[in-house]
Amino acid sequence: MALMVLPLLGPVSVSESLVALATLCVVYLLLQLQRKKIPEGLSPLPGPKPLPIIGNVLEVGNNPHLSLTAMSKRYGPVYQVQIGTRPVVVIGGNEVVRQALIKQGEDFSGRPDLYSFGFINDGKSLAFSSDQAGVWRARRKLALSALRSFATLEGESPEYSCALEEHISKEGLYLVERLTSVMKQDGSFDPFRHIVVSVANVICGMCFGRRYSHDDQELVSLVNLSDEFGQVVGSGNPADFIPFLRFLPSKTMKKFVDLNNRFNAFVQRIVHQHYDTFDKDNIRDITDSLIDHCEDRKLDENSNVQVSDEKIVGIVNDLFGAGFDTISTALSWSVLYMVAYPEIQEKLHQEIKEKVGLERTPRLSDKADLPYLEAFILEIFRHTSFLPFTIPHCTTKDTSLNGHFIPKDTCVFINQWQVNHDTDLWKDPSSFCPDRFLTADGTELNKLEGEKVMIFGMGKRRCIGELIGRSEVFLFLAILLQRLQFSALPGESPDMTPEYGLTMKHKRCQLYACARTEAQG
Ligand code: HEM
Repeated sequence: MALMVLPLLGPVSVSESLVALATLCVVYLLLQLQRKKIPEGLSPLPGPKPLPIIGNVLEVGNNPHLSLTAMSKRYGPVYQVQIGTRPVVVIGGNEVVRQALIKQGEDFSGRPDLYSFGFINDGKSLAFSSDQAGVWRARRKLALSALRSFATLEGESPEYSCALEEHISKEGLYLVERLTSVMKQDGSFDPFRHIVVSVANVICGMCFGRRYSHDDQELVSLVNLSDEFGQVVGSGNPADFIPFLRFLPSKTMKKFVDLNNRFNAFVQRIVHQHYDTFDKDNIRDITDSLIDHCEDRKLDENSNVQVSDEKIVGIVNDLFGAGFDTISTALSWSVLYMVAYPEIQEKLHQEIKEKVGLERTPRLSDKADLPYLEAFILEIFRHTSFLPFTIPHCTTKDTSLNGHFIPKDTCVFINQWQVNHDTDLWKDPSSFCPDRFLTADGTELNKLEGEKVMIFGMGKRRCIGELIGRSEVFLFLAILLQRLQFSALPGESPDMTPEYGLTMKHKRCQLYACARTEAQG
């Protein structure tokens, strides 16, 4: 974390530093005075002793998923660290995570009002804002129903089971074409650069009824900047926890704010075009259906919750943002693992060759016949744990967990990485082994094992795009594996070190792909 703090500090004068220091001392003393009394029968949370002002920032370091997992061995499955001046409860044990998010789901369903979250979707994000519970619930319900109806909408042509399958299938085939032509032209390709445009096109199709060319500079530059977004909103961003940092010049924060402004402007422009051409009798996409909803004012009749039009139509911003970065990261890691484990890549291709054949494009309904591919995807989710923490949570009232008192409005980190690497849950968790998700005879998926993987969160804040996410990862991979063979450039091996953020990505790299000559168009 010390290293994470440094880039945030620009040139600062002595007087500025003194003012900041004095302010911090006052804030620190006020916080100490505000500490709540612990009710009888409950104990305080264990955890490392914080230093004044910076708290446990140095121990948390640059890879909070690893350091906080290690701390859990010392302090137990639920404990407290202090990041800057703010106490944060860390929950990492499988049972305790379930207890907090499912059995006591309501108590842990809030979002903290973190500084960086205020820039996302103009502070009106469904996923990141600390909206009042009723408003968040109403928006979430609306978002879920919009996604569900568009994901299950009939495709244009009868060969597809639904519009979602049609979008993914077409984009998957474009991606194969694109990678083939980039290979011809450049001799290598950057996996994230191309995958992210294809995945963004699927969610653009659903949200905005349009797709973009792989050469569209606006879309390409916007979606390729998602690393910078994730680095700031990942659990433990110093400026969110050490208040004076936000008053100091920071290149990272400036880039983050610019990126959010560009993203909002991009979505706003499309939303305005939708308002201009809106026709109640021809709902074209999710944006139209949200506009329609505002017109009808049929939102959550039972709850009397007033949600502004802006917040309703703004849902599309969340869906678009969440809908491309997560899936592209999963796919890009998958390609890298195929390269790192060529024997696994071969086995995956053989399964598709035998069960689907090479003449027709794979479909979502092939899932049941491709248990090894399913097992591979689960192992990618588990082993990378590329969303190491959920989005930070916050307690909605005074509560307790494992006999420890947790006051209202406490920020909570849920360590998904720890659940996915827990030696009590997994045999040899550090090894990459898709077979762990197959039955003993290796012919079927072991669904119970699969349910232990935690990557979509759980309970009240569980990801609303899970079905779309799982479908896209499956179908894109099936299409890529059927038609292409991936490898490292001669003499190179892939660097599998993740870079910490909300979604952990691999370093940008160049890979090689060649057509499977036996696969037909
Ligand atoms: C592989 C793909 C995906 C993964 C791994 C993933 C994972 C997650 C996680 C971990 C959370 C936070 C849960 C929490 O805070 O407890 C989340 C929230 C969310 N996800 Fe996803 N996601 C994926 C795809 C998608 C897609 C495709 C969409 C939309 C089209 C989406 C929309 C959302 C939204 C709106 C939230 C916020 C929910 C809330 O705060 O109530 N996600 N996702």
